[in-house]
Amino acid sequence: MKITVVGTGYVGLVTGTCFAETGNDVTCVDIDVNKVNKLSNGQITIYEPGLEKLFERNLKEGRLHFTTSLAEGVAHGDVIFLALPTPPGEDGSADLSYILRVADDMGKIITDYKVIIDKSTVPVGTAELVHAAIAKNCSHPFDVVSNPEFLREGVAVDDFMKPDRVVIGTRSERARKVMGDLFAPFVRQGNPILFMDEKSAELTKYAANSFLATKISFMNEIAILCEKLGADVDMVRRGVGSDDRIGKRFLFPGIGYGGSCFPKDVQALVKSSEDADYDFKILNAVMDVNERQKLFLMPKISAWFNNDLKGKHFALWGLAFKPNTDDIREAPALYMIDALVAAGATVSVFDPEASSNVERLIGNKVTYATNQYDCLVNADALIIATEWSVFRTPDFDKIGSTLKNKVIFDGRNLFDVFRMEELGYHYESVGRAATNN
Ligand SMILES: NC(=O)c1ccc[n+]([C@@H]2O[C@H](COP(=O)([O-])OP(=O)(O)OC[C@H]3O[C@@H](n4cnc5c(N)ncnc54)[C@H](O)[C@@H]3O)[C@@H](O)[C@H]2O)c1
Ligand SMILES: O=c1ccn([C@@H]2O[C@H](COP(=O)(O)OP(=O)(O)O[C@H]3O[C@H](CO)[C@@H](O)[C@H](O)[C@H]3O)[C@@H](O)[C@H]2O)c(=O)[nH]1
Repeated sequence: MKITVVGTGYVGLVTGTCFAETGNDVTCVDIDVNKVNKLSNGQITIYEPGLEKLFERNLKEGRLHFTTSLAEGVAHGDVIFLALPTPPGEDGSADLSYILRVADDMGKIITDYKVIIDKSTVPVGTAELVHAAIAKNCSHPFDVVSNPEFLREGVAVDDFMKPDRVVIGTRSERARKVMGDLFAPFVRQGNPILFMDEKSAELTKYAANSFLATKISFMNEIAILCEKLGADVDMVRRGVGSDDRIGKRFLFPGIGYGGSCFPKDVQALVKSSEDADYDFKILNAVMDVNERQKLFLMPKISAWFNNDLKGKHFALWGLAFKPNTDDIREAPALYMIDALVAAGATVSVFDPEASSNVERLIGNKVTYATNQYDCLVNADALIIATEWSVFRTPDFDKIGSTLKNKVIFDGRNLFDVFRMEELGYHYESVGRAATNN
């Protein structure tokens, strides 16, 4: 099939590459000239495990093209995916201007039947708005379909190739047939393609992300209670997650959820609810808990240093909002850095992939180490913000001999508390007792 993807960021590049990998002829359109030049020249623009190999192969075999020309993209694709940003507007609602501007432009250049697919996360009613924006300038037939994307960064290729489900919102029989054929190769494992109306598909995406964010905030509150009551959140998590009705996943407490999706999508659903004259109480609490959770470690750090962090130096491991990505959007580590610096401390950071993105954003507010142990030199304590695998079984002797003090504050519960006790560390984590050292 001839496919066009408009917007070549995390979702667009994965979508385009994976469709090319399954034999389709794909053109990706992006407004960013620099990005398109790099991609056309074989240089991948994001870190996403497994993507580079597929990208290189499909580029070489001529199934993947990049252009800045929307007209070229529209002429190419029988189906056109919109994988454009929907950032939060000032009032928290999703900003649809990127999507509606492209829809408006597309209306002027469509000359034969097209299926236009919203892959961006968009509020209920957006398919109708996109339809109206195209129809304003276009008398040719077309359908607008909602096809929300559920991939996770870090495992995006796998999630795209083997989705738990594909949600397709359309009431057009013609579009339904096209979409069914397009996604058939991806659901061979027996996972369903769920056809529904456009509005239900749009709401499914927000409901899924908000439910997952709720699970996390709930466990973060349980973790606080564990500390207050002397329970261990790891034990509680296992006990709770063993119930099939609850499930084991997304119950890990930590220093809050971040990323480009949960924070903005929960906020956007709250705003949609308000617009519909409904006070979504649970989600307001989910957001409040997450705000507080991002700085969960700060009172512990302050207390350990007698409430005076002036002149203290910290090593911070992990900048990306989660492991296996270079994405730092809404990364809890950035909030930690702000709080530490505001308290008069200095910070040295290390991340396997995300340091250059952080450097572009905050420059010399922190110093950047090139490996995880150099980061520890002269530091009064180590703070862990992201659970990269490389941090899971570190050389504790080396850590102990490099840090000024054997002190670790762990926002992702990477280490066993008893082991840290034995190793002589002062170790504090989330929802578990501190060591006695
Ligand atoms: N990142 C994720 O894991 C993820 C997963 C599921 C859904 N989503 C949703 O998908 C959408 C895209 O997210 P993303 O993370 O890929 O965003 P992104 O910011 O990484 O990429 C968006 C791309 O669109 C390009 N763009 C902007 N205006 C354009 C225009 N007029 N024409 C062509 N290109 C244009 C930008 O240059 C950028 O490359 C959002 O709605 C997001 O909520 C994201
Ligand atoms: O038990 C958990 C699981 C996750 N997180 C945090 O939650 C955030 C989001 O994690 P994850 O969902 O793995 O990453 P994303 O790539 O943001 O993916 C989410 O957002 C995407 C964009 O909408 C959706 O497509 C995915 O289905 C949805 O999982 C991260 O900060 C994690 O550290 C926790 O704190 N505890």
